[in-house]
Amino acid sequence: MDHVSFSHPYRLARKCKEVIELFGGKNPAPDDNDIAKLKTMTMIINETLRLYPPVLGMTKIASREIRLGDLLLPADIELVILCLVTHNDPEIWGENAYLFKPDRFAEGITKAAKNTMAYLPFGLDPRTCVGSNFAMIEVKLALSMILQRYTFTLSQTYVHSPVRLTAPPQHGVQIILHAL
Ligand code: HEM
Repeated sequence: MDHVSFSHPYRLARKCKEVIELFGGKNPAPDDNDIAKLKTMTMIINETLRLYPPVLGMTKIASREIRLGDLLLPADIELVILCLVTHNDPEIWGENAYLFKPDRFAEGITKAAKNTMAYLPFGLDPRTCVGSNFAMIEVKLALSMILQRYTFTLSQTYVHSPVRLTAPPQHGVQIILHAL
């Protein structure tokens, strides 16, 4: 299965090339403008958040009776919205829904799925994550700093087991760094 991004040298090479081309000599870190140019990395992070959303779902309470498609929801009903389910639905993402394919985000989040409301790693409504931009910049910055200095591969000891309440790898991620 095409599941774990860092086990794919091609993808890592593309990401690494993008980082080196954009800010090869910048030390210690790229700035805001540079970060905004990381298209391939953004696609890879989006796809990672689709298959492995750190927050698997959220609960909402209907503040009043409301019609939702064919459903009539009574006031005060509690809804559990599982993004793990909507993120993996082949009717929304296509037959390759279970595969790690960052290219599906090549034209942005709105073009990646048949239903744009189906992608919600940070939530969607007015209570959407206030830290989403911060989180995205943080991971791009950290990856950029690493990729300017190292390439890396997964260790043979890595066991792919992401299932827990907030979906971290159950046994950690053993990575081998190779200095550039
Ligand atoms: C990859 C990292 C992160 C993910 C996947 C994530 C995801 C989420 C999700 C799914 C929600 C619930 C949205 C809803 O109920 O509709 C949420 C809420 C929230 N997040 Fe994040 N989050 C991340 C990082 C952060 C960071 C870095 C911060 C702070 C700097 C942050 C602060 C918050 C706060 C304060 C809320 C509550 C917002 C509200 O109820 O109005 N999050 N986040």
